Amino acid sequence: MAFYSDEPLIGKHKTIFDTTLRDGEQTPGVSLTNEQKLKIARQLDKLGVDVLEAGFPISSEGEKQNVRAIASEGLSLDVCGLARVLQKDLDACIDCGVDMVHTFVSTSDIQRIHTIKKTREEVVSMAVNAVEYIKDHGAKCMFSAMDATRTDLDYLIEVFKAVEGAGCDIINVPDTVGVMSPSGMYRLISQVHSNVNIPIDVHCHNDFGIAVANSLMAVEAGASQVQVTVNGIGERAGNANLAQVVMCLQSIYGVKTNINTEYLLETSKMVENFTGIHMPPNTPIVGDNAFAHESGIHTHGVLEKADTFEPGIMTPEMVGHRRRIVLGKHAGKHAVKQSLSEIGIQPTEEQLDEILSRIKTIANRGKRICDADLHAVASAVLGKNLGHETIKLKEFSVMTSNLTTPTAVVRAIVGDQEVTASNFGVGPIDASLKAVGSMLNGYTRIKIRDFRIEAITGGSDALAEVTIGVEDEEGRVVTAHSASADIVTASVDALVTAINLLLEKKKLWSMQ
Ligand SMILES: CC(=O)SCCNC(=O)CCNC(=O)[C@H](O)C(C)(C)COP(=O)(O)OP(=O)(O)OC[C@H]1O[C@@H](n2cnc3c(N)ncnc32)[C@H](O)[C@@H]1OP(=O)(O)O
Ligand SMILES: CC(C)C(=O)C(=O)O
Ligand SMILES: [Mg+2]
Repeated sequence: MAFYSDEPLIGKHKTIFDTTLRDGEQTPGVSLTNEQKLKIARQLDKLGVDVLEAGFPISSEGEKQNVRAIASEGLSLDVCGLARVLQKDLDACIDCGVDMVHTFVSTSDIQRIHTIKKTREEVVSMAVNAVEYIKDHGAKCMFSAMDATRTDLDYLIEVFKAVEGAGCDIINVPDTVGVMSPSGMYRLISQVHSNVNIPIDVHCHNDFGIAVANSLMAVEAGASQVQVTVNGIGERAGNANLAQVVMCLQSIYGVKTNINTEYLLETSKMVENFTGIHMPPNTPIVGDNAFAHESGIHTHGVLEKADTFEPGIMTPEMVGHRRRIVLGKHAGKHAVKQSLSEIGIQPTEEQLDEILSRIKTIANRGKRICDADLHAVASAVLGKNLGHETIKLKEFSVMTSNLTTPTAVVRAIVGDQEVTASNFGVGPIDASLKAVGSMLNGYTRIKIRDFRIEAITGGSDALAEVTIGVEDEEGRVVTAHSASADIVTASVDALVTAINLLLEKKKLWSMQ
């Protein structure tokens, strides 16, 4: 395989230090429950990260209990706890039974003078004492010179040499306020590398959007470990993004890591769900559009050979994603033909041109084209109803008030049987969609992948359009939408349409 980087890094091994549960959780407004933290820790272990920073035990009793719980999970990765260079912080980490204590102190003048109010000499001595204390207690030790990138270089090297002398296992160079340039980072790490003989780790913040670039330059200059967070969450604009750092290292540089990249998307989704911080569709690697194509020229190329308009050195399968062909304003006939063949339709050239033209007309009104739209357009152009309705909705009702749990009942013909199902939820839409899902026993298991409500008109009587995506057990997604002045009706209609189409597609997929 060809790598688009300088030869010296090919085949080298680098380790990944994940701080989603510590710096990631410092994202303003984010707070993870102990159960969520444990789930993320297990997921990161499955993903293959080398070190997991589980938290900052001194910060609260709950945090301490959680770090202790993660440390006693028996995970393959090393569990690390964060501590200031204060004995109570170090003890809190050691009490949790972590494998590694990560201790830090400010070394830049601006932080030293205005926050901890210590002299340079006092900082060196506090750092050395902390490292010795950690080593005396039998844990691995990482030392961070906080705000390293704004620290006087000679003094920074003096601090690092002092902690190395005290038995520190690995030093971390944090770009705490994200001000470093990539070339500046290369020079800084080169200097540290030529003065210190223990491994170097980097921790880059994303204030200017270059945390990943800075991390990669640090690796080029000799860093052996990178600190990252899932989805790049963290203080202010966040930290270097795990998926991006790992895929750049592996695919562009040919560097080896222990990451099982096929779990990257799954991990990203878990952290999105637990934190409520959702990735924009154009997020590299894990975004919904990371491997999606709408433009006709691109889609034609990709259908012939994916590498024509994708990096090739990184495929959707490598990161647990899926390639998607999206129909819309920019689509061409190859894409439409392919999408129709997936629902068993082989149009003539004339029909194909007409279907494409109608799709563009709809898209030109600013509309997204769902799978259900293609189906409807093709039915109209071919002059026959192509869809088979496995579910024929007869009625639904939903009850909600400030005093009751929203509860819905649906009645439908499913296959050739009349079925009534009920369910409850956090609101009337949730209850209704769950009730529809309950009718499907024995047919398929679906997950709602995407759910959006947009008001088409204004006012409290606005017409609302609901777009919904349903995913089957194999991760295949079908989309539909519906509009109504009643948002529950629009939601149920969209879901039933999407499920009917998914069931049709599944019949065809099983014959292929
Ligand atoms: C760059 C980073 O991400 S560093 C990690 C930042 N993370 C967090 O702060 C999240 C968790 N933090 C907390 O729960 C609290 O801040 C605590 C428990 C750590 C401390 O709480 P408090 O005692 O109430 O102090 P507060 O947070 O207001 O101020 C920080 C104190 O730590 C001191 N401090 C900061 N860094 C260090 C350090 N590395 N070593 C020693 N002392 C330090 C400050 O000088 C200040 O001390 P002071 O109270 O004697 O003036
Ligand atoms: C604790 C340290 C490493 C940190 O998060 C930072 O400097 O940004
Ligand atoms: Mg940080």
